[in-house]
Amino acid sequence: MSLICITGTPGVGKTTISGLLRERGFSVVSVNEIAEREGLFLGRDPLRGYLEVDIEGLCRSVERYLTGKAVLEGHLSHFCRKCDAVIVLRLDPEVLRERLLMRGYPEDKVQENLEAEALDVCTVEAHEIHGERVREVDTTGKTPEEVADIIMDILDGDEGYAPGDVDFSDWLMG
Ligand SMILES: Nc1ncnc2c1ncn2[C@@H]1O[C@H](COP(=O)(O)OP(=O)(O)OP(=O)(O)O)[C@@H](O)[C@H]1O
Repeated sequence: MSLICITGTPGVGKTTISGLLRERGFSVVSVNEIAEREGLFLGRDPLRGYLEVDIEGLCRSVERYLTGKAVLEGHLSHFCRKCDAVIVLRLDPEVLRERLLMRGYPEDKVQENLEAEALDVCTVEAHEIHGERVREVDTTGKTPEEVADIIMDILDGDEGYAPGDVDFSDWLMG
């Protein structure tokens, strides 16, 4: 199995893009799907209230869900050490704000996610674990098909899209 982990802040398009990769022959599963099926939760986060996923346990069971060219998607997928490549999807925080508000997220949760996006949190976390295997794709203004094409190019050997090229830090000043 060759495992591509697709990560990024909630709302950037991981599920949408992974769906297109499934149509292009990848076997795809989400972190949440495995966690729910296997009951891989460590308990509730005391401050935020969400169920914390046992990502190490999840990573151990990933082969049971995936074969061949495989995609593990979810905003925690980059914590799995088995990723052969990590794609971090990025999105301009102002566009992300609209998407998260459309989902009905409360203002504080929206703000927290926008700050995480502007501060490159997923990229930094992924890079600490996977180094050169991490690539970043700015999806702003691109259709899902265009983003899927870029991922295919990266997997075919395109050496661009190094982490650090995407910079939304201006948003923090606004
Ligand atoms: N490139 C794109 N251009 C325009 N809209 C997009 C794009 N990618 C995703 N969307 C839209 O953005 C919304 C969020 O996408 P999606 O659910 O795939 O994000 P996600 O990163 O998987 O979120 P979560 O982590 O919460 O599961 C959806 O309504 C989707 O249709």
